[in-house]
Amino acid sequence: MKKQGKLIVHTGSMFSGKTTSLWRELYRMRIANYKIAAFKPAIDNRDDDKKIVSHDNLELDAIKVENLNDVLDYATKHELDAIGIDEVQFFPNDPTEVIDIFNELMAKNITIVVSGLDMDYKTRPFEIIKEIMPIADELTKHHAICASCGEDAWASYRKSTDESRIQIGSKDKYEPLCRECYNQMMSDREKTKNQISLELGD
Ligand SMILES: Nc1ncnc2c1ncn2[C@@H]1O[C@H](COP(=O)(O)OP(=O)(O)O)[C@@H](O)[C@H]1O
Ligand SMILES: Cc1cn([C@H]2C[C@H](O)[C@@H](COP(=O)(O)O)O2)c(=O)[nH]c1=O
Ligand SMILES: [Zn+2]
Repeated sequence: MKKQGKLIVHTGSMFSGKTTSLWRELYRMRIANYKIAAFKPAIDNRDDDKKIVSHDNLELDAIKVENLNDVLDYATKHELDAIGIDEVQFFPNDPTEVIDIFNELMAKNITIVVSGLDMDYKTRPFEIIKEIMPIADELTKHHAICASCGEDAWASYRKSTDESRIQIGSKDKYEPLCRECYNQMMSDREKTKNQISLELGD
């Protein structure tokens, strides 16, 4: 008998092991002879277009798609048993539409393994993750190691002052920090900004 579809969500900061977990789940499903495919958003140009690559260089063949409707169409057409979706926070779909798409996939007995950031560099929640968490069958919040003190990390600190929400990158642009180190960095940054404004007479 075919297994029921379910939703498995891996979330947390950058470097916390979300993609590694996605890789591991799909690897096991492949051994179990599931018909699978993995997807990544078109906007993600960090690595090879046809692969999802973890920070540890684990690789998964992947299909680049513009939005989650393309994932639904592909999975239906190819009668897949399970799909993996990386960087789900980048898909432009309305968060409520994502629920409908995921429910439709699960109604077709397709298991969905999702990896995505919980918060942006300003610690504002990513809407898609916020929306899908309650309907998940399995939900894991992962933690990297704080790059400053070694505690469990909580946030993805952006090293530059770029204010755009989407800024693709890795260690060149971000580091994981615990709550205390993150808040300290942000307050130091604010003080420096105010000091410069004072000196310039703004
Ligand atoms: N500060 C850090 N804390 C934990 N892992 C780190 C850190 N910096 C680099 N890494 C590496 O990142 C890997 C996790 O990568 P990945 O699964 O791609 O994470 P994510 O998808 O959450 O960004 C770890 O196994 C580790 O080798
Ligand atoms: C915090 C934050 C991150 N990003 C980008 C940076 C990376 O390209 C991805 C996250 O990748 P990972 O597999 O979780 O390490 O997201 C962004 O665009 N905006 C942000 O605020
Ligand atoms: Zn810390």
